[in-house]
Amino acid sequence: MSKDCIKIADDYTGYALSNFCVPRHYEEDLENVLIPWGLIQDRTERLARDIFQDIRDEPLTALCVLKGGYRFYTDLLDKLTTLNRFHASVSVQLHVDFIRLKSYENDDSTGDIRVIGGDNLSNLRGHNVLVVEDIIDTGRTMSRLLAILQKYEPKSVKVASLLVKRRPDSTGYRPDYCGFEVPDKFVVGYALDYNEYFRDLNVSMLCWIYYYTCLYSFASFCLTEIPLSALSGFLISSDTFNSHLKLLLM
Ligand SMILES: O=P(O)(O)OC[C@H]1O[C@H](OP(=O)(O)OP(=O)(O)O)[C@H](O)[C@@H]1O
Ligand code: HPA
Repeated sequence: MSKDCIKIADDYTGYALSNFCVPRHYEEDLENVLIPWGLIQDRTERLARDIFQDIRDEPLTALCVLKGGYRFYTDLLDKLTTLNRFHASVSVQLHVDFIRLKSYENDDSTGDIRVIGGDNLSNLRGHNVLVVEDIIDTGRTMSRLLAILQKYEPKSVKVASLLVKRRPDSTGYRPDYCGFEVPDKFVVGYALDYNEYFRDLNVSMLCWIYYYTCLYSFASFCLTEIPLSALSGFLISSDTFNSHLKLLLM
């Protein structure tokens, strides 16, 4: 990694939810605020400056990794365009591109990293590419994506990730630009999701993932292993069970 990132210690508990405006539909599901929105903005501003200074006068293609990367991407690009407006002597022409990858189910990497949409990657040939990602967790997604990108012969590839997780089984991949290094806990908010929930939170929160994991395991066990007739006194149908589960998740 070319620059330091802000390290959040393992014993850091963050801020109590009661200090912030948390949407009512998520109040019961979250533990603490890990990184408030304002701090994300300030840190992103500095990352934009580092990127701007490193790339200096060359065009840059910013590749957003969807869906999780979209909030960091728009904020980072906003800050880069502001730098372009206020620096008369240096300017970085920006192109935008998107790729959609998927590998997580619940809070687990499936290890099966699939490109499920996005722009035609042959546009990247000969370009300086900045990959913009929300989180490097195990590091598998980024290693796979970088291998894919190399096939399109870009001029250079750098990676900016808002978060890097400290986890013992990481591939060891480190991005060129990193916002925060976070403890090995599941985080949501600021477009990071848990099964598509929580993307609509402004801040990055810790989530009671254990609670969800239990619910999900129990639900899939019931729905796949136990004949519905055996559950008739308990559940009316699998659909009812699913909607009940969904209500609990929301
Ligand atoms: O380092 P890794 O362990 O591979 O995990 C990181 C990846 O996981 C998430 O994507 P996800 O598959 O959940 O898709 P999403 O961006 O649509 O949420 C995240 O956005 C990263 O792309
Ligand atoms: O901690 C996480 N939160 C949300 N999405 C993720 N994808 C990988 N790790 C995470």
